Amino acid sequence: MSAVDQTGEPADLLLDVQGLKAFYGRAQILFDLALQVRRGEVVALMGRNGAGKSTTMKALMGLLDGAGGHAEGRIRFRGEDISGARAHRIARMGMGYVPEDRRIFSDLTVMENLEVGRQPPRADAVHWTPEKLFRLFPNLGEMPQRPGGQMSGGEQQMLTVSRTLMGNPYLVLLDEPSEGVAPVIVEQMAAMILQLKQAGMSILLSEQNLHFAALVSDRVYVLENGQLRYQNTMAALTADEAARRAYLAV
Ligand SMILES: Nc1ncnc2c1ncn2[C@@H]1O[C@H](COP(=O)(O)OP(=O)(O)OP(=O)(O)O)[C@@H](O)[C@H]1O
Repeated sequence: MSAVDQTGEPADLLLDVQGLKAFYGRAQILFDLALQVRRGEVVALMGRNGAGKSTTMKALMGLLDGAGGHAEGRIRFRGEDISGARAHRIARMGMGYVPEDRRIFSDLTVMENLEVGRQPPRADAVHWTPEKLFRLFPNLGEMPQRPGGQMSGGEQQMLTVSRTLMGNPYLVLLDEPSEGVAPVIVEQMAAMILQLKQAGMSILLSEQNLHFAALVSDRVYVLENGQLRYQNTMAALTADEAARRAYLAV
């Protein structure tokens, strides 16, 4: 039996989502999703274009209201109910989010972009500094004064991840980290995620790239048309050709 905390939930349960629905206007996009992330886990949310991966992440982060949508259902983060909470409160509670579109500040330098993300250290969370991040991303360490707008797509992706880590999050939501970056950077991103996991970070990532997701993830949820179709360990999915064909067409 795992330990139980004061809320009656297993102490290692970081994120617990039950009955999550999401809507844009009157169109329902997500249907009763249930998913969990435990401390120290890397969990992949997979599915084709339009399956609802980004919408799930926005719903978790409290960002749907600002995007013309809304969410229903129960979301607990570190034992606290955050359903309906606003994004800034969720971020302050230690949920980090790296959106698909890599919003770095192009006029600010690498160092200045990192400073924008800085939050105070938190008990029980890894404490990140620019020096630690430059060890994780040596490329960035070579260009601390470079304006964000003069970096490659892969470098910008690393900077966005680093800026989020400067908030010392308990959990990082990474939306399609491998999308649109060169294969060599994809491998670097995978190595980076494995290092984050080793450092004790917990990560929920959305992915279409099974090769990438399989390199880094412990468990996987697969969405299709906003519904959860499959969940298992990543090892089980990669070993199960019928499931891969049925749910991912690979
Ligand atoms: N702002 C919006 N307004 C209306 N519909 C939207 C909006 N954003 C997304 N959708 C729709 O919601 C559905 C899920 O989109 P979502 O972006 O979550 O999928 P995804 O799995 O992340 O796909 P992708 O990999 O293409 O980002 C799609 O049908 C999409 O057209």
